[in-house]
Amino acid sequence: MSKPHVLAIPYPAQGHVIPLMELAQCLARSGIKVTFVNTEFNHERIVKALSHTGDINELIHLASIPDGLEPGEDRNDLGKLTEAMLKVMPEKLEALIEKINETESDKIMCVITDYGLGWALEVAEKLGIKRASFLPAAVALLSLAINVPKLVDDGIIDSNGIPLKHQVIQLSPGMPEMSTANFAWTCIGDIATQKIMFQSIRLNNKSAKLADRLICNSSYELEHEALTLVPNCLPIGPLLASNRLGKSAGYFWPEDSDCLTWLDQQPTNSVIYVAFGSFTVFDQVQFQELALGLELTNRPFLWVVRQDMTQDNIKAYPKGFHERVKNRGKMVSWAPQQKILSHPSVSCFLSHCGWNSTIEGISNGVPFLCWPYFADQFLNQTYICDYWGIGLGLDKDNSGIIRQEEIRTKVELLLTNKCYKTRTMNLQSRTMSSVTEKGCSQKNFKNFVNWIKET
Ligand SMILES: O=c1ccn([C@@H]2O[C@H](COP(=O)(O)OP(=O)(O)O[C@H]3O[C@H](CO)[C@@H](O)[C@H](O)[C@H]3O)[C@@H](O)[C@H]2O)c(=O)[nH]1
Repeated sequence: MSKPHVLAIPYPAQGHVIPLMELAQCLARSGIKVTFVNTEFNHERIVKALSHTGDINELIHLASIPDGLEPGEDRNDLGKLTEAMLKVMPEKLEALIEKINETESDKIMCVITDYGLGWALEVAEKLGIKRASFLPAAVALLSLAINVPKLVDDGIIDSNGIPLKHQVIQLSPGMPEMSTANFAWTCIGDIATQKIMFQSIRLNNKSAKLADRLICNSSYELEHEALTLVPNCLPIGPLLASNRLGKSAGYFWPEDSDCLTWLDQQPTNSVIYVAFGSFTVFDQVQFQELALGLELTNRPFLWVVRQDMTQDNIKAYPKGFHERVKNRGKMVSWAPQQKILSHPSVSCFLSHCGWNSTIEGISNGVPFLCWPYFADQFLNQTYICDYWGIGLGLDKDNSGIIRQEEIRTKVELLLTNKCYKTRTMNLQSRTMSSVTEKGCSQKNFKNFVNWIKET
């Protein structure tokens, strides 16, 4: 008998592709064949980056469809990308599934889609295929999104998602506080983009009703309250390559693995790991201030400076910086982050608080310095600093810049006050218990696999 065949489709962003690819690898290990559909643009990048690390898995087939944008158009303009995708991708996905399903024995029997691509659930429903939605972000974010109609009714936001006044809300007494100024959709781009993203959230909430299963990359240990508010959302996380002793895949950039050798040479618990995910962009003043701040800490640091991380892609390091830090600072363009965070030399994580970085840090017991950039990252910072107490935020000065002295002060505070490390390690051990044989996430995953295999 042929293996069950599912199609998985991520939102075309790095922080969405990696965890869905991790899920695909777990499914493949459970004997399920996966056709993994990226946009053509990302497919090319992933295949190029993969040529450095080898194949993924014989049960994972990489496919692609266009995203509706022309070559050279700005794919970091999320409003534009979201609109283009909605116009073009549903039809292309339908055609791809129909083509695969022309075969007698290898038909797609389940579609797993990113929560942010609700239209893929509509395509699957139209074709009579069972369907699951995958949330790669915090469940707290989902519970906020689901509460949008109530937020409008209560006069907290208008029908375009714009907050009517500045205030702090709590969705239930045990939930983290949320500032209206930091709602995910109010922290993305200009007003036009914010409106598009907000409407997209409403559309996705509607399509989510078509999902037979809703799974997420979280755990009861991390988000008990939020999961109580969304009881149909089943956590299967943290999804990490180390859980299955395998390699992660789906990277847009080739990784620089030399930095692991460099880490081997650093003292235990000494290195500040600095990485801001795949979207964050710095202006020159902030970029320089960060460099000087790292220098000022007088500690070893490993800093991921993506090719496209500064405006105009010009990285103007402070004069003499490389020379002064050459014995204790390393800059790389893309790092094997999961491996780095598990390295004993790493002491703390200066992070933009993307959800993947958040759970990767926790899973390795690494405390945080939080430097959120956009979207859900402010909410994740609240979890880290105020809810779990495993990190500190960095404050901006009056001109909106995080200064070098602030970086030094917070690094010192985080590393000398041992309670941050202790709390992170406690949360680590609780969180990792969920993916042990008897853990809740593991049970949910097994049930999910059984559900896929049911005909
Ligand atoms: O040098 C690097 C830097 C990052 N990563 C990996 O890239 C992923 C980054 O994901 P995340 O930390 O979530 O950041 P973003 O790429 O910014 O992710 C987007 O998607 C997330 C999930 O929805 C959101 O929480 C973020 O706000 C959004 O920006 C993680 O798995 C990292 O391990 C590397 O492997 N090497």
